[in-house]
Amino acid sequence: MTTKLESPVKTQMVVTLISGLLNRDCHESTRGNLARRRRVFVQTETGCVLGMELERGDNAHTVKRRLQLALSVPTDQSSLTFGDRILNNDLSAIRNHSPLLLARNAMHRSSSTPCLSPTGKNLLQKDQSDPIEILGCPNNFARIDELVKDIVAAIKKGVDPIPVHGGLGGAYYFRNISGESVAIVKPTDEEPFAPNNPKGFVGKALGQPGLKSSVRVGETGFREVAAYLLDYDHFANVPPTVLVKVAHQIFNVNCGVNGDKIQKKKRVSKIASLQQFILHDYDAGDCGTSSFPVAAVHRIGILDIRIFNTDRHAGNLLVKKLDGEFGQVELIPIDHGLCLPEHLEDPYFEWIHWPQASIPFSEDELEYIRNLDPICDSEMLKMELPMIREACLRVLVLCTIFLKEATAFGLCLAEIGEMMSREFGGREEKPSELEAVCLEARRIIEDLNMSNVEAEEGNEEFLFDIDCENAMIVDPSQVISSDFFDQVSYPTRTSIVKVADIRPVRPEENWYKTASKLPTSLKNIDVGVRRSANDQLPTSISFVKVADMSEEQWILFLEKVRELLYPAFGNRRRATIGQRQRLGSSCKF
Ligand SMILES: Nc1ncnc2c1ncn2[C@@H]1O[C@H](COP(=O)(O)OP(=O)(O)OP(=O)(O)O)[C@@H](O)[C@H]1O
Repeated sequence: MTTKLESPVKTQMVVTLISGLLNRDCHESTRGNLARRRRVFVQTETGCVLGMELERGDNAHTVKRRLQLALSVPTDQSSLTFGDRILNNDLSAIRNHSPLLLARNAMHRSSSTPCLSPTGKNLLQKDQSDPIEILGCPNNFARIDELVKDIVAAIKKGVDPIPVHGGLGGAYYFRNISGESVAIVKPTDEEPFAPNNPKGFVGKALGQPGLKSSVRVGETGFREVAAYLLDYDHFANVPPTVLVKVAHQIFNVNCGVNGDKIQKKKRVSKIASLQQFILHDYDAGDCGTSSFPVAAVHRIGILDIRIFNTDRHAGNLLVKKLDGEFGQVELIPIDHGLCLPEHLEDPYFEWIHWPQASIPFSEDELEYIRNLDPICDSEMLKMELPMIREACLRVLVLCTIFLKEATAFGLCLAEIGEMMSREFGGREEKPSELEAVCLEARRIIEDLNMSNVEAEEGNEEFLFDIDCENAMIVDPSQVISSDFFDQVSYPTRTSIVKVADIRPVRPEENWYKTASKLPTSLKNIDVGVRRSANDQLPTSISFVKVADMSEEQWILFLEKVRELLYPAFGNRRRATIGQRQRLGSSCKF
């Protein structure tokens, strides 16, 4: 295995980091020149996208005024947002090719108010820019840059994309000049429940909680890219993926928020994920799993744990038969739009009961895991995808630490997956073993009188507030009673974890304290939103918030989690041994 530092992606990150620093210096000295060159893509809640050049001296107000003229939308009651940030004035932090969202302010919105919707005539037809522009630095995606050029050449010759019929969201196969599918494009405003979903799943504006309460509508695209970027050395085989602004008449535009009428087709611009199309024979739901290589299952599982994948169902694993090797197959993981949730959820790991997941990790795999550095990963994602929310980064850091500690303890993939999955007892959803550890860690912090969970309550600017009128929020004080941890009845938990039993932290492993490098822009975030009355699909409870802690609390929290993990690992190991004994000696791997 290539070590992390030798990895091409890693090397690229280092280069990006250095050039980022250089650019920052450069930015200080020639702030005006750089500012003049920036191009941003503003998306309205209904999905309409407008590319615009930021001019010297532009601020949020001047940009909004220009948007009002261009889109004929009332922008005085709206906010310009970029990930977690509301852009009130200064735009100097906005990088070239950033996607911004123009959304109605929470206080001016109720479920009956229509979304911001452009009324400017022929606006969409006026966009004469390139059919596809990569968001972010195209040099970082040299491989996909060629692919984009092939697609653009094909579009110019009239080779149209083909809509994908499966799935809940809008997706399109884009082709090369020979008519072969080379990429799958998924517009962010055609996701399930997004305003322009072509399959009838509509009703929400961009930025509202979506199919999962922990993933907002319109935010699956950058998660697809994040999974690819985190897949160092192409370890798990995630196909190359980028975020693009793409214009074509094939895309769907619904009339009105209910999505009942479709406009006559015309060229529209969208923000979308673009992923290389991989020729395959079927997906993991269409065949037996016994031919799946142990290493492929392990590698995909390792990625799923790191990114807390809530959607690894069989359809999201493509299977390709390998030539000349009887029965041998390659696995290709796709569809990572529901990873990196803003709070812990119930993950979905199709592989959890496959025999391969119970086989111990190989030395190569363990080394890959040892080389993972969650702080580096989150810095890299912030650099490449500056719109990513801090809550997602915290979930990444927490899960990577969990993976590293669990494998150091000697747990296998199935055991790790089980510790992250929730038990369903009757109609009740119970926290997973990982969540129970996190809840206990938060209780300890509160006991230490360091918690400030309700700080800065009521900031109206946070977008989730939009839907909170009828939302059920799990109050941590209700679930984290002093004896909660002891009372949670897990079939697999055989002894009570006490803080006094905690193994001391190994001094050489204090690297995670560099978590203090994480930024402190974590205000106003309440990620514990439960389903609102009009949700169309059941959503799961949020037991553990990660984004409402101050930086100091977050570091202490990670420290406590890490300490509490070891007794929990012991319990899990005893449970596994108990299960194997019950199954008998015929069930060996
Ligand atoms: N990289 C790829 N290469 C080849 N085919 C792909 C690729 N990505 C997706 N597909 C195909 O497109 C279909 C839809 O893709 P995907 O599952 O990502 O979309 P979705 O709308 O998010 O689906 P779902 O609602 O099932 O989650 C897949 O079932 C698969 O057949």
